Order: sequence, then C-alpha cells, then structure tokens
Amino acid sequence: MKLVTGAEMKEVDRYSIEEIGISGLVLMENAGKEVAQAIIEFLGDLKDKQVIILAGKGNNGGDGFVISRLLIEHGIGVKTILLGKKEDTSEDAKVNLEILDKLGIEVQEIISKEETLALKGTLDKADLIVDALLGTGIKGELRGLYPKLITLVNNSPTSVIAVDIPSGVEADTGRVADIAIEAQETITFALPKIGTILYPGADFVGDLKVVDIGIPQMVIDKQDFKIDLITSELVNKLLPIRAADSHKGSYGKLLLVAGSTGMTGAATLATQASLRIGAGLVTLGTPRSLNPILENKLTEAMTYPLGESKEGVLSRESVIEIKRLLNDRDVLAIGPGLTANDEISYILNHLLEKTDKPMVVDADGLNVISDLNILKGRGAPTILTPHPGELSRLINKSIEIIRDNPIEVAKNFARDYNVTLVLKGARTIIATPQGQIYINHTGNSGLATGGSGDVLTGLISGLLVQGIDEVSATIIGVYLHGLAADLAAEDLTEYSLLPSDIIDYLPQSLKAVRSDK
Ligand SMILES: NC(=O)C1=CN([C@@H]2O[C@H](COP(=O)(O)OP(=O)(O)OC[C@H]3O[C@@H](n4cnc5c(N)ncnc54)[C@H](O)[C@@H]3O)[C@@H](O)[C@H]2O)[C@H](O)CC1
Ligand SMILES: [K+]
Repeated sequence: MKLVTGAEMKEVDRYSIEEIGISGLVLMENAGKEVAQAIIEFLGDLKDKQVIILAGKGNNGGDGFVISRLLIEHGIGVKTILLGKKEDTSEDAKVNLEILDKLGIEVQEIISKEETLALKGTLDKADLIVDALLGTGIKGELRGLYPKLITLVNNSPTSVIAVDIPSGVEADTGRVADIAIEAQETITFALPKIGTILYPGADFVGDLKVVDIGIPQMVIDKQDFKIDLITSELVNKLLPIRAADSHKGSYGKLLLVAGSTGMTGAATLATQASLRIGAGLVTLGTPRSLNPILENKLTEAMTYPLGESKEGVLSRESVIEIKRLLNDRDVLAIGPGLTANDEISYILNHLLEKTDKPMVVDADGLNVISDLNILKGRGAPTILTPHPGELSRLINKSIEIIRDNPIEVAKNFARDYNVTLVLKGARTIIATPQGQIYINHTGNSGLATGGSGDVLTGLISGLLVQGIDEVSATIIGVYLHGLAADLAAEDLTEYSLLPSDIIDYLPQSLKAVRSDK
C-alpha cells in the first residue's frame, strides 16, 4: 500500500480535478459521505445523539460541512463550529457552507479566545467530536486559536473522529509541532499519509481507516510514489513456495560469524532464527574457546571454532578461515555479539572489501566499519541493520537528526553506499539503493530488548540464503519479526516478551501471512 506526503496527495487531487475533470466538490462530497458513514457506525444507536463538527477554513473544514449536512439528514443532532470567519473559507468549503446556510443549518463562527474557551461545556456534553480543523494543508506550528481548541478537545471525555489526519500532525513526517488532536479513529482519504504511520503522529490516529473518495486508480498509478507500507499481502507475495522435491541444498548455505565471551546468546539467537525461517545449512563461526558452549546451545546448526586474539574474541587471522569457509557458502551474516575492537574491525573491513558474497552486517559489525566507501564497490548485495544509535555513529550525525528525518536519512544512505538499509525503530524503515522505501508497522515495545536485533539478523540472512533477493528478504524478515513479536505479546504481554519468543512464534506468523490469501 502506497504512503503519501501531503504534497503528493495534493497532486493526486489536482490531477483528478484539472486533468481528469472530477470536480473537487465531488471529491469533497465523497469524502464527507465516507466519514458520515463511519460516524454512524461509531455511534451505533443514533437516537438523541449530539455530534460537534469542528471545521477549519480549508477543505478539511469543507469536508466537515458536508458531514454536518449528511448527519442531519440521518436525524442526528449536529452543532457545526467554524474556527474563523465564513468569508475566509476556501472555495469548495464555501460552497458547502452556503448549502448549509440555504438549508437553515447554523454554523457558529468562533473568532475569539473567550468564544473558544466557552465551547468546553458543549464539547464535554457531546457524544462525538469530529475534527475537521486541519488536514494535509497544515504548515508549521499551530497558529491562532487552534492550540486552545485542541487542548479543550483533548481534555474532554468525548470521543473524537479525525477527518483525513488528526489536526496538528504533520502529514509528511508525523511530527507534532506542539499539540495535536488525540483521535479514537481517523478516516483518511485515498491513501494513508506518512504522518499517520510514523511516530509520534501514529500515536494520535487511533484506528486508521483508508476510504475511497472516487480518485481513479489510474491517477494514483501514474504517480511515482516511492514509499510503501509493508502489508501481509505483499509479504505473502514475496514469500516463495517451497518445492516438494527440494533438499537441504535448495535452501542455501549460510555462514554466521558471531559471538564473544558473555555474548554467546547473540550468536545463538541469530543462528536459531536463520534455521527457524528455513535456511538449508547453517554454520556458526565463533571464537574457539566458545565453540563447546555453542555446540551445547545449538543442535541443527554446525559450529566452527575460529582463531582468537584473546580468550573469547576473534583474531584478525581468523579472517583467513572465514574466507575459506565462505568459499563453500552462499551468504555471510556477521556482527551479533562479536565485540567491537581493532581485530574485529580488520576482519569486517577485509571481508567487505575482499569478498563477493551477499552480506548482512549488524550490531558490532556496524560499529567497526571504518570507511563507508568500501560498501559502494561491493560486487554482491549488502544489508545493514542499524538502530538509530548505530546509524548515528556510521554517518556521524545526531540521533535527533535521524529521528526527525528517518526516511530522508535512510534513503540517502542506501543510495550513497549502494546498500539495503534497515533502520530499526518503532517503525522500521527499509531503504533500497534504488530509492524505494518500505515502512513496517508490525512489532511492539517488547522488541526493545537486547537480542531482538540478533533475531532479525538471523531472519534476514536465513531468507537471503534461500535465494530470495535482498529487498524481499529484508521486507519479509522485518515484517515477520514484528508480527511474531505481536503474536507472542498477545500471549505473554509486551513486558515479558523475550527475543527467543520471537523465534518460537515465527511459525504462527508464517501461518498468519500464508492465510492472508
Ligand atoms: N483527495 C483528497 O485527499 C481530498 C482532500 N480533501 C480535504 O482537503 C484537505 C486539505 O485541504 P487544504 O485546504 O489544502 O488544507 P487544510 O484544510 O488542511 O488546512 C488549510 C487551512 O488551515 C490553515 N492552516 C494551515 N497551517 C496552519 C497552522 N499551522 N495553524 C493554523 N492554521 C493553519 C490554512 O490557513 C488554511 O486555512 C485534506 O486534508 C482533506 O481533508 C478534500 O476535501 C477532498 C479531496
Ligand atoms: K483533521
């Protein structure tokens, strides 16, 4: 499903209206009708219900005027409030304002602080508030009376349904400059805005419903939208069917290089995750002295004792053994629990520069990349899976800059260094060298535990090794990782969720995706 910025949505609007000839009033009427329908469903019993429509001066407010008229047609009590003057409303909004006027439906203009504050009683007594104040046309900090009115709404016990986007949330980024409407439901038109998926905006949306307002699919297809929300349908399409007459060789040979003293768990989690997602043959290369421990912790995977610089940490000489092992393997995943020191840095940079096998680099592997330009010239796909802290170190930019512009930062990095980047977070963002962006919305706070990233590394490399392309492997891995965590949290709660539970719930997540035909 495509995600759009406010500007991209406006272009879809413009093209539909100016090039195709579907008038803005038709789109507004359709938008209003969809929201009115959602309100009627939300209210259930319509008898003696009072709905407050809060309208702004733009087309979002215009939607509000259509909603007022349609609810009244259904016999619902409606009070329509315009924050501003009628003469200042947009063209299409004004047409609907005049229709209300001719129908004798009153619209109250609110233009002072006193009038705004006097709304408290009305808002608190109502059965529902409809937020038609600001939509995709918002720019910058809330001006005028908006902050006061939004504060009243948020402090009111009355439920809120937001039109297109909760007022105060920036459509393009999900940033909330000061405050925003906290909605129970958001009815958004045609395509979800990025700001309703990314945090903090996603926190204000409540249940998001995407409704069709009559924009031709051809108009949407014509646009070159680059951002996709990862859906179960997409994952189902990308997940290959396993041939009946296959054998373990059909699913690839994976080499994981991971672990150091005190961090054998990271190596174990990554290895088990790769097996659980269906890798054919998995070998874990780990420091020699830890090999007996890993032999004990792992059953299906082979282990290989590698040279140590000191007990429990790889030596630079081990790179010779790793390269030899790699000759007979299809994919290398490196990083979980390795420790970050000069020896590991030598190993990582040497392998990036001198090998041409697909690589998944995570955790300590990311912390020791010395020259990002090594990545550019690699003759094989490279997937990096940093969290914001690791990416901050890689690009030498603050975590705040990354948090404020995750899509731009991820897109530029993937393009500049020719890698598939997985920027992990409350919404994980995948960026490809070709400039495509995928946003994942599965997962929960239970993932904020050491070890979750090791599982993800195992999933992505375990999929890549089966011959799935690097972008598809990343999309499937990220989505299933979060879905397994969601299914596990339902049984175990987000507090008790352990990374190993994600591995245990993978089969259920695969079944869930497969059942979404
Ligand atoms: N295809 C569609 O998606 C359709 C969408 N519709 C609705 O139209 C709005 C977008 O309308 P627009 O007139 O461009 O802008 P808004 O109504 O969101 O707001 C503009 C309005 O608000 C004032 N304003 C802007 N920024 C601020 C601020 N920071 N503080 C205070 N006031 C601000 C500005 O001055 C304008 O007056 C979209 O969301 C949908 O709801 C169409 O109805 C149908 C097709
Ligand atoms: K709104």
